[in-house]
Amino acid sequence: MTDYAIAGRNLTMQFGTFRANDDITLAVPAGERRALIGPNGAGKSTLFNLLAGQLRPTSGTVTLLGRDVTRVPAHRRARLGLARTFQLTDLLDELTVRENVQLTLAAQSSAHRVFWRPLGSVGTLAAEADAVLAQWDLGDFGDRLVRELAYGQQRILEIALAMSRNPQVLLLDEPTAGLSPADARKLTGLVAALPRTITVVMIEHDMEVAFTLSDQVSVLQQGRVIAAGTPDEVATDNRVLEAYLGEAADA
Ligand SMILES: Nc1ncnc2c1ncn2[C@@H]1O[C@H](COP(=O)(O)OP(=O)(O)OP(=O)(O)O)[C@@H](O)[C@H]1O
Repeated sequence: MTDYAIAGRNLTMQFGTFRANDDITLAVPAGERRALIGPNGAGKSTLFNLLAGQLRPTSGTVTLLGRDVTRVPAHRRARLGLARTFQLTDLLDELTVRENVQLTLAAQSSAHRVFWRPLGSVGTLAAEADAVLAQWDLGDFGDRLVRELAYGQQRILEIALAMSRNPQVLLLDEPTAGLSPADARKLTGLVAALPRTITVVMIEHDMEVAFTLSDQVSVLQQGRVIAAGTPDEVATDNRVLEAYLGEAADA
């Protein structure tokens, strides 16, 4: 049997009478890169919120590393190995870049702390934070306030923070949205270089980025998965072309 890192099965999310997700099944094997694409309003963010635990499904289940987490809140899923980024950055603007990393590392070590082992000292955390920043090419920006960073650097920092939690599954919500072509290329390269021990699921509007980064693509439309396959298969799938042409015609 395949080991799925994260899987949603028969997920339905009903908001009043509206079904934002309608019986969606999405099972991502360990190590895979999976892109979720689809027209605006297709239900991609809702599906992410169900996988990460920001929403509870009306029906259906979510498993993380083989464990049923449907009723497990987001912060506990994070401790079980799931990290996500948000469409709008989730950084603490008035703190420095290094302080943002230190806080994440401190939260991480307190989550795993055992009572006889003290929390790492501030100096150790600062050194660890600098190592994280160097790894993500942000080594020169440790003392800067987050709000002083360029938007592209903020998006990279967000992924660096998510990765500093040592996740096994990483959910990226539109990682290149709002970036210049140069920043989008840089970020695409960084995501492509993530170790294969990590499973990555991403919502991505830029087809080139989605197809470059993913092994498999799932296409959503009106709350359902209408196609799934390799980038080549999906790019030539008539239902997908119709979904996107339909959106262009409606615009
Ligand atoms: N909390 C909510 N209450 C009511 N309707 C909602 C709620 N959240 C999402 N929806 C609706 O569900 C549908 C799917 O939204 P969702 O944000 O999941 O789509 P999406 O594919 O991520 O779209 P986009 O690409 O524009 O971000 C939309 O019509 C949206 O208005």
